[in-house]
Amino acid sequence: MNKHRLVIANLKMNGSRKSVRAISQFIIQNKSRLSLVDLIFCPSDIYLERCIDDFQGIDTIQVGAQDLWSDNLFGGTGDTSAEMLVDLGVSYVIIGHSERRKVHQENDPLIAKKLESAVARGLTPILCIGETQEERIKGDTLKVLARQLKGLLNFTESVASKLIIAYEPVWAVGSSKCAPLNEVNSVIQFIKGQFRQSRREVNVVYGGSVSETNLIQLMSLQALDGVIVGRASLSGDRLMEICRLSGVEGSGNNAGKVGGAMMRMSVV
Ligand SMILES: O=C(CO)COP(=O)(O)O
Repeated sequence: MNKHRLVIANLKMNGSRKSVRAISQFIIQNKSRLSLVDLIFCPSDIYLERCIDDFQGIDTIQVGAQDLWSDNLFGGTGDTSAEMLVDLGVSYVIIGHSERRKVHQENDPLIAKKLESAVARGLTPILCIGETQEERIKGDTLKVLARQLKGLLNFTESVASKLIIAYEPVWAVGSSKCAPLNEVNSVIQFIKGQFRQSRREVNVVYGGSVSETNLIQLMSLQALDGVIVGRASLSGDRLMEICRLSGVEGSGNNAGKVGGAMMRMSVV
């Protein structure tokens, strides 16, 4: 049985009205490639409304925001609240991306507030977690991930079952290196294991230099629920090829192959 997968397109601070429209039109023309795949399209906030209108009525495509601001913090100049996103018809929101953690100094307590705000308004959070290269070399990957996940494990079963955890190793984002399969597999098992201890199931996707060329390999991980794509989502053609390959018969059927190659990571 083939597994249903998620493809999350994070366009980041890219595009123009014209180029984002070109991508959305390409997706619509090729929506038949979305078999066994749900696409969550996350453009900059200023293109959200147009994309929601474009994808209206296509149930395999949802629109997500790239961030929100938690309520009642100062006046909120320049920020967008969960209420505003819901008002537009947005269903998903990326929270805690490593670029925001780094550039905007977002820390775990602030990210926890954003998560609460999203969940309280019925948005599905896509929480990004991941280690830096330095932390990876020190063998601290699982310790870092456990810290970033702390607090989430208290979510009720119904909230946790909707939550999407995006494992994005910081060193793989925007680089030319996708994380090795055995590392991705170990991390997915670790994250899912953490939730299972409190009888919660959670969706885990991988992000960091995902492309048409490494997609099939990634999808051979049965436990992987999908991918989050940065640069490759800026071309409608590349994005839809990733979607097509994610739904290809046979992707996701090689679970045992990497099982034996589980890498050793220090567990907290
Ligand atoms: O940050 C990412 C997705 O959120 C990944 O970006 P790239 O696919 O460009 O490495």
